[in-house]
Amino acid sequence: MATPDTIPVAGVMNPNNESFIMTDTLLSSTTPLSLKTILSPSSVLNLFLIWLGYRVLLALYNISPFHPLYKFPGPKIAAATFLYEAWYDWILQGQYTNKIREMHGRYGPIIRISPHELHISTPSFADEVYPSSSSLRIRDKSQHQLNTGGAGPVSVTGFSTVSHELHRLKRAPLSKFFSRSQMLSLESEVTDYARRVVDKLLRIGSVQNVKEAFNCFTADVIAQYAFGESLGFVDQEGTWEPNFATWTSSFMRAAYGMRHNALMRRSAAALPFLASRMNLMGEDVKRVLHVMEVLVPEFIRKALGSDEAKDDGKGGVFAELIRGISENGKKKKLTEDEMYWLSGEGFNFLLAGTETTAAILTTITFWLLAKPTVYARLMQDVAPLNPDTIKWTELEQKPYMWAVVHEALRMMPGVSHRSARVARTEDLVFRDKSNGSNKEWVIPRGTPVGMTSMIQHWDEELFPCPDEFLPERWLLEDGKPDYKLQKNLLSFGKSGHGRACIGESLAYCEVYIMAALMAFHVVPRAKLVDTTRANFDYDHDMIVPQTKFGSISCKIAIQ
Ligand code: HEM
Repeated sequence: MATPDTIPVAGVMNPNNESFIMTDTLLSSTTPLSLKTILSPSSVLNLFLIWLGYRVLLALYNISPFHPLYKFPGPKIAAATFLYEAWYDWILQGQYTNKIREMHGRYGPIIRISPHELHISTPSFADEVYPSSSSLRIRDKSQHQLNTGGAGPVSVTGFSTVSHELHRLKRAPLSKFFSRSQMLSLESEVTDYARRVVDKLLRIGSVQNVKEAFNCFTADVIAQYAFGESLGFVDQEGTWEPNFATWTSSFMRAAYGMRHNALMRRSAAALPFLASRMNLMGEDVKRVLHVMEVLVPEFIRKALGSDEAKDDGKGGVFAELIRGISENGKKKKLTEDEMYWLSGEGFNFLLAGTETTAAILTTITFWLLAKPTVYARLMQDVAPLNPDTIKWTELEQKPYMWAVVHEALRMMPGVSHRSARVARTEDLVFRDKSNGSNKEWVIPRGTPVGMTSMIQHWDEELFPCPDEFLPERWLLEDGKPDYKLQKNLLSFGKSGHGRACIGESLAYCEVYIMAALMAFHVVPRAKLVDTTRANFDYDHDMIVPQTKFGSISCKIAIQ
């Protein structure tokens, strides 16, 4: 209890005006550790100096020979402090990939990009950084990288899990729903949505941004498949906006701030409260929070509750998943934690499966319109197919179609920034063979090592004239697809790696079907409006590739 000597809140009633006033007497009569003492300018300054001293000592240690990564090349400032990475990632907004590319030019194929992380630009080393899941080699993610995911249910998904083993446990029950055979059975539904999008594009006619149309398509397909209910974006009359991607762009913009600023991460946890009770957030953030905190959990609860929804086989992934989990032959009651995790996974499907696939489709549409020779060759390739009955499996057998899709995946990978892995149980050995050297580097176990699609896909030895959209580069002399070259793509992560994209087959199915329908029905009647390659040229990262104008966009007018 507070005694007169230790009154924690310094205030008394003023007998004249009955207001609550602070008194110096009370403030000064407290113990030596009163709030006033702690918050006095000199104490604050002292605390700050102690913190600064600690930071300076840490920076000195980071660049000293005592640090395990001391010998690796790179600018000392990047090795000394995370502020360097934060400056390019956060303050200059997604510019660290460009800086890393420049650093490779100066220091070689292996560089230290932060106090704890290395980056490699030699494509063949991707097999070491991201080994196939069948090799059973352990790869964790690094928490620093995952901090971009911020707070809320998304932060407990498999994607956002550091540990290799825990990730496998979280991914296993979901991955069977995204196998190629499963996607083949979903194909008719994908085609149905794609046809509705094409019909609507032709119906609207006037100038439209096809990226928004594709965002509606991909969000509705994944929602329908995952939850048994679409989000209704394609059915919006006469418009493609708003859609899920427009809502999430403010979230994406905050990603690097979250990575580098603990305060921002803490505040993100309070977002639902600020949005719903205090009305402090913009409409987009409110909507996306509504999807994450209300809509997706409702879908999951519905899947839990209603047996009818599940038995017709159309209840979606979560209904199936929950039906599959039983205890002693009875439906298992999910715990709050399990519900929270599944809500995160559901939201993540929308987040990961919308903008990425839409960006590939937008890129294909643009180049088909910008390069009539590419379009003519594609049409030659698919001419034997009947546009009314096209099939994904037929389309991917067409070499030029295959080449167009892979060239678009090269230039517009799903995630443009680095993705590091931590080999917890083994040292990795990197051999630098550049410029006639044959130097061996032993990377200590536990070190995050990253590679970047946007750097690998612009490797001039693998992809000469990388700025050009050249589907031909994907074909061998006999005109067949170059599957060996395909292994160098990091668009879905490294193929076969346990943490690569779970939705790869769904994405391929959507891309082949929609691209073919666009080529048959829309491209011949469309022309580009206010759209040039500058609307596609990579400038910086916001998780996904960004141009100097922001997101990629492609406006077309249809006659
Ligand atoms: C062309 C379209 C797509 C591209 C280029 C793409 C790309 C990627 C990449 C690069 C990763 C790995 C990120 C990392 O290294 O941490 C990833 C992970 C993931 N993607 Fe995709 N993605 C696409 C479509 C989809 C779709 C349609 C879904 C829908 C289910 C999806 C769901 C996921 C999930 C859940 C993960 C996390 C996997 C895990 O950590 O186990 N993606 N994606």
